[in-house]
Amino acid sequence: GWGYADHNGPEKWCENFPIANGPRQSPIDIQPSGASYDESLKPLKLQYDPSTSLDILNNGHSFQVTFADDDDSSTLTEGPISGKYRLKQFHFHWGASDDKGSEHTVDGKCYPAELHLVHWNTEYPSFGEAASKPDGLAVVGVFLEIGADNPNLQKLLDAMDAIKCKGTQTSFTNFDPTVLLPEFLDYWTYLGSLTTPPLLESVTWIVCKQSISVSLEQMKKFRSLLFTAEDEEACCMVNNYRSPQPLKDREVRASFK
Ligand SMILES: NS(=O)(=O)c1ccc2o/c(=N\O)[nH]c2c1
Ligand SMILES: [Zn+2]
Repeated sequence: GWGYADHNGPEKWCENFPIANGPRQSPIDIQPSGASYDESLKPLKLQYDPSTSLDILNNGHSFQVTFADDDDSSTLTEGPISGKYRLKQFHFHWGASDDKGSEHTVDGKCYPAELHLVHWNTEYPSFGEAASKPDGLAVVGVFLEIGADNPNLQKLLDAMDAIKCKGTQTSFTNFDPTVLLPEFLDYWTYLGSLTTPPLLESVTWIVCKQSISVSLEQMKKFRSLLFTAEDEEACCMVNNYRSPQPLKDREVRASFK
């Protein structure tokens, strides 16, 4: 299957997923000078119920926290979207060293990691259905920047020993992802895709301008996870990011001046 190694990584994905060269692929390099301020863009409205968090999982590509999405307890509304989107999961992408790891870049600047909060449009019956629609998904991206230890990441990091290998998971309840958001929710938004196979062009991207902090020690904990299962030769889960894709015929809007 696909991965991030030379033999199955982003440069090879087009062989099985030709949409990899499509018109609205993600991530992109965000150039703030090229973004147009849109005063009609509303503030993001994120309303999360911590009782919807279920478990934390190593899926062999990243680690993700999965949420119960059978009602409107945890939703994204307003912002650039119309209607209501339900939180399905959040996960991260990161590098082998602090000079890379994010998927989106800003004027070519890479961050050591990037958080993705994945939501699906309740116009559709499920995440799977929504993922194949042009307005099916909305992902909020948050950059992580090296700085002070972030206590709000600690619960995630403490769970990592239990999900070291691909296919392992453990209960992860009562977690409120709001604590992972930056203080101010200024954002850039554009139409894009999933950044991993199947690379479906169904995502309204909402990338926060303000980053959150992560310490060097906390980054080392991310890098202690494995891409591989218990019975395979260990391979550290690092560099699980796709690089920026051509903007093609798209505009990036800013919610702020
Ligand atoms: N990395 S990303 O674009 O946020 C993302 C979000 C949800 C996803 O579900 C996927 N397969 O079922 N890939 C994927 C990527
Ligand atoms: Zn992602």
